[in-house]
Amino acid sequence: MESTQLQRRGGGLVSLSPSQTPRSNDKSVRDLRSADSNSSSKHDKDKGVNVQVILRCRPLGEDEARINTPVVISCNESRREICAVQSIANKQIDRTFLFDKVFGPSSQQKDLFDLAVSPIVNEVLEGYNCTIFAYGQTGTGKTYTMEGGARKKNGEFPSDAGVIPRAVKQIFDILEAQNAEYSMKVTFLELYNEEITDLLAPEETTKFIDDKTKKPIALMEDGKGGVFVRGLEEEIVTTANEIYKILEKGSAKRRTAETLLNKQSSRSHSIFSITIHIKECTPEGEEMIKCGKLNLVDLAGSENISRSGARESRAREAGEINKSLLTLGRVINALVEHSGHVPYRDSKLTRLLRDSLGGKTKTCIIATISPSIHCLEETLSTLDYAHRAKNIKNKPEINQKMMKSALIKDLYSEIDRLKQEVYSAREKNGIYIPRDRFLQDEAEKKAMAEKIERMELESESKEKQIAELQELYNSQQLLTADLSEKLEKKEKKLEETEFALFDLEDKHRQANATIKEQDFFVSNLLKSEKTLVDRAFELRAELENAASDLSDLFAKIERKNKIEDGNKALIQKFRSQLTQQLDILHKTFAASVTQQEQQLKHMEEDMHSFVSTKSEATEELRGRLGKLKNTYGLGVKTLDNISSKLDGNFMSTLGDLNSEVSKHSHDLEDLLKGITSEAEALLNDLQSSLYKQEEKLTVFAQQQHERKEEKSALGIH
Ligand SMILES: Nc1ncnc2c1ncn2[C@@H]1O[C@H](COP(=O)(O)OP(=O)(O)OP(=O)(O)O)[C@@H](O)[C@H]1O
Repeated sequence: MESTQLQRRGGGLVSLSPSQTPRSNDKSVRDLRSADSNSSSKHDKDKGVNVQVILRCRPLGEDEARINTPVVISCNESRREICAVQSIANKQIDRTFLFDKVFGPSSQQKDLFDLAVSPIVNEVLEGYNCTIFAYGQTGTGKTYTMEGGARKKNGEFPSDAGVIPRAVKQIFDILEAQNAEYSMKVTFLELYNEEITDLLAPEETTKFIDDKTKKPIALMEDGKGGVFVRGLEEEIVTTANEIYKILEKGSAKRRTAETLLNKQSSRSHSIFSITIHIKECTPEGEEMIKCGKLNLVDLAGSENISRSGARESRAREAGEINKSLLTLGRVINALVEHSGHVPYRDSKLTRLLRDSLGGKTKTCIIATISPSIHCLEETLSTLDYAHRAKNIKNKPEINQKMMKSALIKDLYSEIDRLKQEVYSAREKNGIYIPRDRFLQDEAEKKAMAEKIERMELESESKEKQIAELQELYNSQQLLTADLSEKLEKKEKKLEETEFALFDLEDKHRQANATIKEQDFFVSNLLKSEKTLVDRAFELRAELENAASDLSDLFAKIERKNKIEDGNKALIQKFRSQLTQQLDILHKTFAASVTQQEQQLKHMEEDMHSFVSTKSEATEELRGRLGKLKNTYGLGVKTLDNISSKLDGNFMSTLGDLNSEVSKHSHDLEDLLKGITSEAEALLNDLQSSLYKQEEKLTVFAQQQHERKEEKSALGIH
């Protein structure tokens, strides 16, 4: 079924053929190119865009977790790193790989889709062709990532839905939100043993899969450098649910074939493609058709590259699977190493996906790995493989938009051609040959056409070479003529030069003699020059010494001047300080002189008052002594009277006498005591005033001494 229909939402139908996916080198399409050719696509085309490589590590399975399988992989999603670490005995593995995105064991299907796939789906809707590969060892989650878990019974969207159903949903959501007119078709094929199986073909064809009359599925060159799968069923889809059903149908067919034909799904590749045509209107009102394609590829288990072929019975099968995966590896290597020849044609897988590897398609590889220690070898090989693929550069280009009118015209001519074919088939007026023969002829014709094309190219390049050589020959001829003319001229010139040479030889001899003479002079001159130079060196050294001495002297003078300046300032300062000090001293001295004078005056006054006090005291003492004398004379007189009376009354008188004597002696005693105490008080007064005078004198002497010291400190004599 080669033609499909463009679904107009609520509108008309336009038929499309899969081989009509527009290409930039298609002349008929080139004429229809719209003016708004995307500038960013031009930029991408010039620079090239690296294939995006995403790494996903699945969690340990239930069985693995139960037996505590050691984990050797650690994922750092933020740093986009994967580390493989293991040490057994003395073998240590510690490798780190960096990818465009990393999804660890706990990552969800939604995370992977939103972060890595959703932008790619948007680009498909912008008109790019995009391809997403799932690559990895069997059981690492390729199918889980691409298809995901089964749909729930009531048609709900499950949380473990994979990339394909999510991409489909996003496409429909966006188109419906834009209320766009679009057509969408899907294909689903399986590649096993280099044989293509259409997973969407009606039951009858697959039921008799070994039947020779079955519809042939073949890869055909489209004559424009691309390939298409002839006879591949293309299903038109209008809702996301239809795609889910198609997916389920395809997967079920894959499983049935697996049991019927003893296939191993892990050894087959599957390609699910969605092609979208969207109608757009230019500002001028012209209707344009935008086309984008999304290929979702679930590759065979990568371990088959190394392990298949082990069993004799499966040799061919393994060989063929190896062929596709090995060729994929070789294509990647050739692209990374920029080798001239890229072996796309060596396998069907690489032929089908040629545009996704180094072509105009945007490509993303999701490499899946297991964290288990038992898979480490395969994991490392997957990591190496994926890491290498990061260096592939594609040159993505937006598919050229087609004018709807031109497209309809093309499709009408296609319908006419098909009508004629049907008519001739019905009338049986055409040429009929067996199908195998026809296919063989076709293949031969194609090979011949390719060969002719190659030869034409070669002959074209040869003709170019011949023309270049002819041009070269002509130019050489001209050059030769020019050179022989020049040679003649040179020969004449040579003769003249020979004569001149004889002359020159004579002159040369004379010159030699002169040179010898000159040499002698020169050697003498050199000697004297040497002596002069030596002397000059000595003088220079001396001069240098003198100069350094001079600079030392200048430095010293400068230092001295500085010190003198400092000293002058110091003297000046000292002088002013001295004058100040002298002023203070004069004032202090004058103050002390007046103070001393006052003190002397006080002392004089004190002495005068002391002397007058003493003379008063002396006077008083004298008075008292007179009184005493009188008292004593009275006493003596009384005693005389008493002695005269004694004769008369001796005994009574004696008694009186005794009492009188004791009375007088008491009086005398009291008097003496009073005198003594007065004298003592006088003496004490005298002594205290003497002490005071002595203290004053000591203070005075001390002040005198301090002044003397101050004077001597200031240098005054
Ligand atoms: N990220 C994941 N999270 C949870 N389970 C996963 C994950 N990846 C894989 N699995 C589970 O691991 C098992 C193997 O996965 P799957 O069949 O997708 O591997 P595969 O690489 O496609 O294998 P094959 O090459 O045989 O097709 C499945 O049961 C799947 O549910």
